[in-house]
Amino acid sequence: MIQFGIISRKFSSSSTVQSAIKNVTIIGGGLMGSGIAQVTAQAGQDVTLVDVNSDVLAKSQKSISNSLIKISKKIHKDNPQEAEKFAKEAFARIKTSTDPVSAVKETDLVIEAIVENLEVKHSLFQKLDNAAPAHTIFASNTSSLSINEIASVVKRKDKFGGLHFFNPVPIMRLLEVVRGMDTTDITFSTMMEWGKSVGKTCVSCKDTPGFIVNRLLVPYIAEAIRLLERGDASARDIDIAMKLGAAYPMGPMELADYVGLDTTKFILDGWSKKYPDQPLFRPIPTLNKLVAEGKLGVKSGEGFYKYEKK
Ligand SMILES: CCCCCCCC(=O)CC(=O)SCCNC(=O)CCNC(=O)[C@H](O)C(C)(C)COP(=O)(O)OP(=O)(O)OC[C@H]1O[C@@H](n2cnc3c(N)ncnc32)[C@H](O)[C@@H]1OP(=O)(O)O
Ligand SMILES: NC(=O)C1=CN([C@@H]2O[C@H](COP(=O)(O)OP(=O)(O)OC[C@H]3O[C@@H](n4cnc5c(N)ncnc54)[C@H](O)[C@@H]3O)[C@@H](O)[C@H]2O)C=CC1
Repeated sequence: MIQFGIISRKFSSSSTVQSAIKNVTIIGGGLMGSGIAQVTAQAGQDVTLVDVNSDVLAKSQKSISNSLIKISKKIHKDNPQEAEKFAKEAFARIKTSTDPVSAVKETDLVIEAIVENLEVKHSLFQKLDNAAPAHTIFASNTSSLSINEIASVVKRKDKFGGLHFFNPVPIMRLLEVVRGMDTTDITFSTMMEWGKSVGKTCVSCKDTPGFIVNRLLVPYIAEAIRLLERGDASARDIDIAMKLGAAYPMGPMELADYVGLDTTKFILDGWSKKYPDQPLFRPIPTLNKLVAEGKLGVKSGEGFYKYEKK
């Protein structure tokens, strides 16, 4: 039985955040961006969700609507009318756009959740830096890149940090708030307060590879794949072992399929290039083979397991 952050805690109505952050722009309307947009709107803030692809935005709106219906029924379980009102009002707070530059003209906080590629993120932030008001805080939801490296192209390095959410965003209660070397105390505390305002429990971390969760999770998953590769145990037995022996909600192979094997490979490749002496980050032939065959996990219908295509 999972616990919903939204149910188990009241949203902070901290006047600092309410006055500082009223409009939030989320760039990237995929898996993570749509979830971040949803929790922001649930907290009563106005959101603009931006993606270069209008089909992605249509798909995101559908998944947000479905998720809001489920969540609102849980929050207002004895009051269907309130549940419907909650879901409708939250949905109505989300606007969509395909133009990042015009979407940041009046925003207080930008959260970038686009493809995990440093050059693409640089090109986006450079454009946004010229277009957004001076007070606007910029944050990246990167899983594996350095916040300092992403921030290197903007002038507002003092107003830049990491806001790292977890998948599925409406359910996972954690938010890692990451300080870059130039992030000021006021920017950092505003990001922490904002995280609380959207119902998350915030932890802070320096700008180190994978922050807290992925620094532990990526080597754990990599070691599980190496265990399978050596023929020491089957995928199913590894998963059963970690679910029943360590009380994880998903086993490591299931989680790798859920996150995406391409994403897992991408992170390992980046880190092994940057830290060649760290054996935990070394490339894994089994993983590389699955990705080369297009077996990317749940999203492609097959990874370590087979799935019905959505
Ligand atoms: C290699 C690593 C590299 C990392 C790469 C990048 C990744 C990152 O940077 C950081 C990450 O996000 S790491 C991944 C973190 N996430 C996890 O570890 C998820 C582990 N799994 C779970 O917690 C549960 O299986 C889970 C919550 C997913 C599902 O719960 P259950 O297993 O109990 O299964 P369900 O019965 O399907 O779901 C329980 C209830 O939740 C509802 N639900 C699920 N998704 C929802 C959503 N998006 N919105 C609203 N409701 C949702 C679901 O409907 C169900 O409700 P009931 O039917 O009423 O119980
Ligand atoms: N998938 C996961 O479990 C997690 C991913 N992350 C991070 O979040 C970010 C996004 O990941 P996902 O949502 O999984 O990816 P995704 O592939 O589902 O979504 C990315 C979206 O960004 C859009 N996009 C690409 N370039 C753009 C641009 N210049 N302007 C506007 N939109 C653009 C794409 O059209 C796509 O819809 C990445 O940095 C990833 O590392 C963080 C936590 C968990």
